[in-house]
Amino acid sequence: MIGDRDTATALIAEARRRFAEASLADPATDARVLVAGVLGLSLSDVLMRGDVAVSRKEAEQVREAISRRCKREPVHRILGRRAFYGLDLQLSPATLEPRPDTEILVDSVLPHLKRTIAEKGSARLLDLGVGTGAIALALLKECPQARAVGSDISEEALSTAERNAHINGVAERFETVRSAWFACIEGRFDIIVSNPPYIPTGVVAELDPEVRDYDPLAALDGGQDGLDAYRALSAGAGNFLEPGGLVAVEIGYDQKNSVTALFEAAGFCLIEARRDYGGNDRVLLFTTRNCCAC
Ligand SMILES: C[S@@+](CC[C@H](N)C(=O)[O-])C[C@H]1O[C@@H](n2cnc3c(N)ncnc32)[C@H](O)[C@@H]1O
Repeated sequence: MIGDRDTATALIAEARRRFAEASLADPATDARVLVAGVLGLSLSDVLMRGDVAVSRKEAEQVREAISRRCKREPVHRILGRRAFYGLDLQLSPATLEPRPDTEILVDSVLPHLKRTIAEKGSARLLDLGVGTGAIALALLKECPQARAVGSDISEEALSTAERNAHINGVAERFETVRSAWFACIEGRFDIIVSNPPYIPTGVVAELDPEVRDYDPLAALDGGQDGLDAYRALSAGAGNFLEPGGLVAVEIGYDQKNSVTALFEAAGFCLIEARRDYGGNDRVLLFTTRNCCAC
């Protein structure tokens, strides 16, 4: 505090202390990101100008945000947005907060998308369970010759994805369709991507409160064994792929063998498997069997 005025640096110290008392896993990072976010400062602003006084109203807003985080609301839910693959994405109660691990799916698909564009001049992408639009919009941003359909069972998620497409300057190449997996999808695509719900129903209640209480259940619950969505995706994908097309899915840490078996039974073969930053299996890429060397 300067006199009776608060500063960003003092508020960060206060947040860090309260988060440590609340036994949060990473009090220092949460404090920096939350306070800077509420004050509209970058992290370098905080370093350079952290001792500048903030208004009473701003300090009140920061303290309200600190109290919400102490009740386990995630930092980016409180801020209402988060960065993903260089995009600025708004969140809504109907959308999963995109995870850094999902950027690995984008990284894995990108060379294939670029190759398709080099061969055909353009590419069509389908993102099933689009949520905020994270995967489809990141790929559209990287590849100006690509177009994408994003589908979801949730109308509210689709509105959020559309808003994010506008914010990130790719709206004219992005359309949405409300659909239970492939039920209302039309046409064929060069690449189908999906990060579907994959947590077994019985495990959802054991998740951290940040996930269980704030990510929508429809984005988490993958049915009794966590594999319901992969059954639908593997059964339907062949009818919506161009010859030689690609399916890329995010998976749970222990689902590589079971998801691969489902896709192989549907005529696909695994061409790539990627691990996440924690060393767990996280992304699988499949193509139709007659288009690869297995
Ligand atoms: C794990 S979230 C992924 C969101 C986003 N793609 C991402 O990676 O951040 C799964 C998404 O699938 C959607 N979903 C769940 N069941 C669905 C269904 N039967 N058909 C289509 N989408 C579904 C959820 O609403 C949610 O947006």
